[in-house]
Amino acid sequence: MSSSKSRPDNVERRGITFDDGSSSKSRKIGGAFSSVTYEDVQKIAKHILAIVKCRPKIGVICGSGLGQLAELVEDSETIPYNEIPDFPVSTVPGHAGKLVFGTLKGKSVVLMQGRTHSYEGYSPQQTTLPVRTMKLMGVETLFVTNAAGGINRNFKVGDMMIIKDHMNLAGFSGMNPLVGPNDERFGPRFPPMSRAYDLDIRKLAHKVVKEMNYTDFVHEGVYSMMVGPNFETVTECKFLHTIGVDATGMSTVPEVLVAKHCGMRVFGMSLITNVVIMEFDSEATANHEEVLETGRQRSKYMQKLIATIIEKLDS
Ligand SMILES: O=P(O)(O)O[C@H]1O[C@H](CO)[C@@H](O)[C@H]1O
Ligand code: HPA
Repeated sequence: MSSSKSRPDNVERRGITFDDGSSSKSRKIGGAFSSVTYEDVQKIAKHILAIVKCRPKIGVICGSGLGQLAELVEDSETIPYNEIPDFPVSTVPGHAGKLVFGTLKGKSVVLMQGRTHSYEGYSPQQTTLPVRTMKLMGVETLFVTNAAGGINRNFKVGDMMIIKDHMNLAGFSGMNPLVGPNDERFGPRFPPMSRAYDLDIRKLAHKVVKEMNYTDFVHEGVYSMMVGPNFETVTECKFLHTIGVDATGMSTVPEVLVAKHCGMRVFGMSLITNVVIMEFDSEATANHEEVLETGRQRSKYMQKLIATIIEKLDS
C-alpha cells in the first residue's frame, strides 16, 4: 500500500497491475475500488503498539472541531497520522490528524483527533482503516462523534444528538467499506446493522444526560451521510426530513459499518453545528467556518458528556 501522499489519479481495480509494475494487491491506494488487507492493518497496528505503552480498550473518533477531548487524556502519548506508514492523513481544517493514547477517567483509550472523509479522495476502505487498526490493537468499544447539520426542526445550533440509527445514503451509490472480498478474520460477509448503535450505552448516555442536566439540549435521532464535500441543496434537505433523518453529515457511517462488522460496540454522537436550510429563497448558506465556530463554543459540553459516559462504562 503506498502512502496517501503518492495517491495517483489513475486508480485501478483490484488485481490490475499499475504502470510501475506494482499490483493493486501490493499497492492499495485511493479510489472506490482500492482495498486494505488484514495483513496491511496488522502491520500498522503492530507498528503503533511498538511505539506506545497504552493498550486501549476504547476508541474515540473526534469529528470536525471536536478534538479537544484529547486535553482530558492523562499520560498521553501522541502519534501524528503522517508518521504512521500507510495511515490516511486528514486534510480538512478542524482535524488535527493525531492519535492520542492515554487514560481518560481511568479508562485506557485511543483518540483520533480528526478523521478522513471520502470527499478528500480516500476510498471507504481507507477512511475506515483506523477503525480496523483500533480493532487489531484491542479496542472493543468505539465512540464516534461528528459535526452535523440539524434537519429536525426542533434542533438548535449547539444541541447534541445521541445517534440511534443511521441512513447510509452514500451506500445507495455503492460507497460502502464492506464492498469487496470479505475477510472473515474481520467479520462476516453479511453483518446485521439493525442494532448498530449499542442500546446499553445509549441508555447509559441518557442517564448521564439527566444527571448532568443536559436534557434541554441533548436529543436522540437518526444520522445520515452523504459524501459531500458540498453542503446539501434545499430539496436534498427536504428529502432527508421526509425520510426521517434528524441530522446529516459527511462521515461516521462507514466507520460504524466497519466497527460493527468486526464486532465492536458502537456509540455515536453529533454536535448540531448548523441548521440546514429548507426554504428555497433563504439568503443563508451553510459553511465550514460556522461548523468550526459552533465546535469551539459547544464542544466542551460534548467532551464532558463523552468523558462521563466513558467513566461509567462497565468496561
Ligand atoms: O463529520 P465530521 O468529520 O465531524 O465533519 C463534518 O464537518 C464537515 C463540514 O463542515 C464535513 O466533513 C462533515 O462531515
Ligand atoms: N451538512 C453536511 N455535513 C455537515 C453539516 C451539514 O449541514 N454540518 C456539519 N457537517
